[in-house]
Amino acid sequence: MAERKVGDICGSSASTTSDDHPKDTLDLKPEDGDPESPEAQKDQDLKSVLVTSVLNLEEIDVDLYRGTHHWVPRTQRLFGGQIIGQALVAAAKSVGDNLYAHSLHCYFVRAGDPKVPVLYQVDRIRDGRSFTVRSVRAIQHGQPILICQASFQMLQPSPLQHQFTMPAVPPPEDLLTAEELIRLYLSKPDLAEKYKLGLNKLLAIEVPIEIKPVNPPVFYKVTASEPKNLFWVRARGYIGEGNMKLHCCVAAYVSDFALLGTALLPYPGYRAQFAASLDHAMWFHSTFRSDEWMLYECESPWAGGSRGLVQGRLWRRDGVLAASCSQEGVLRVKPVTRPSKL
Ligand SMILES: CCCC(=O)SCCNC(=O)CCNC(=O)[C@H](O)C(C)(C)COP(=O)(O)OP(=O)(O)OC[C@H]1O[C@@H](n2cnc3c(N)ncnc32)[C@H](O)[C@@H]1OP(=O)(O)O
Repeated sequence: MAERKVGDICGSSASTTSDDHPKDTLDLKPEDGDPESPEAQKDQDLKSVLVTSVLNLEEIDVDLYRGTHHWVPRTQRLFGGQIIGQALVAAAKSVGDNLYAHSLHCYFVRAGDPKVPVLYQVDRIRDGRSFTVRSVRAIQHGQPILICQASFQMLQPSPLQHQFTMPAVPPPEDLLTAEELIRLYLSKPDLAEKYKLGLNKLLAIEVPIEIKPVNPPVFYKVTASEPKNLFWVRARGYIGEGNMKLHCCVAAYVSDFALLGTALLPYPGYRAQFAASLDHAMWFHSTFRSDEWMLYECESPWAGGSRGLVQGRLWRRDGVLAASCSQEGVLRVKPVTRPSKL
């Protein structure tokens, strides 16, 4: 099969070598296939969460859907990535199979309430010849918590194609997952009790994403660093090929995870008292598999006025730029008080 050209927008087959464009339906059921195959055995318990639960909306009426929650941050505000991913699923449901998500822009206008489901109301703004635009309001208690616009395009290859170069980093096989790092820290005999509680709480969180930090933090010896971060990410569980809209929705979910924290890296003397994403924009550049390791390159070019701007680039392992995102978040901090040495 011919290698796919870089620059195919998000939507055709999720494999990186394919010369056909399978019908891209948004059927969120796990791919049919051999349930006993090694791939399909991966994280069976979490496959149902991302593919058949978090991003599998219930249709209430035409252009009206309902989403449920799985993992909720300790802030007890709904995770922004979940609301973005579900909004993109809702938008994509009214878009033809020959159209592929290429961008979305969202504002988070109220905190999501984990005690009630989210309704997604889709407005069919325009169906153009090449581009189709949808507007989605995520609603709880009768009020919008997120407003999102998403745009879809027909495949329209072009001779104009370029991208930055992917950073040179160790492959994921040479790195530890966040959970393995926490267990390593917990294994230290001199670890203070107060740290053990926090680390065990982190271990107990069932985040449907696997993460391998490229530069793991030196535990509790936080030092100032540039506002840049790199980690390998992938959805837990098997999603399979041929469902590019779903991979875009999963990437939208993943893209909001640990992104805003990049802006805090130069300030180890402060901790966030209140941090929340204000907006989120994302662009899909090429086909990719969100259930395979991708490098997430994060940086924060600016912070000020109790806000931080962060940007991310998701790279395929073969060096192709899969997606880019930008986000501004509110960051209200207070000095970290350390026990005095006296
Ligand atoms: C890194 C996490 C990534 C995420 O997933 S966050 C989830 C997605 N994003 C969101 O949920 C944000 C949704 N949007 C909103 O909640 C509101 O638009 C937003 C950003 C709070 C602004 O609303 P406003 O009414 O203007 O808010 P506000 O300025 O009155 O502040 C509301 C909350 O901030 C807190 N706050 C205000 N001044 C503060 C200060 N000096 N130090 C610390 N905290 C402070 C205030 O307590 C309030 O918090 P809370 O809502 O009561 O929990």
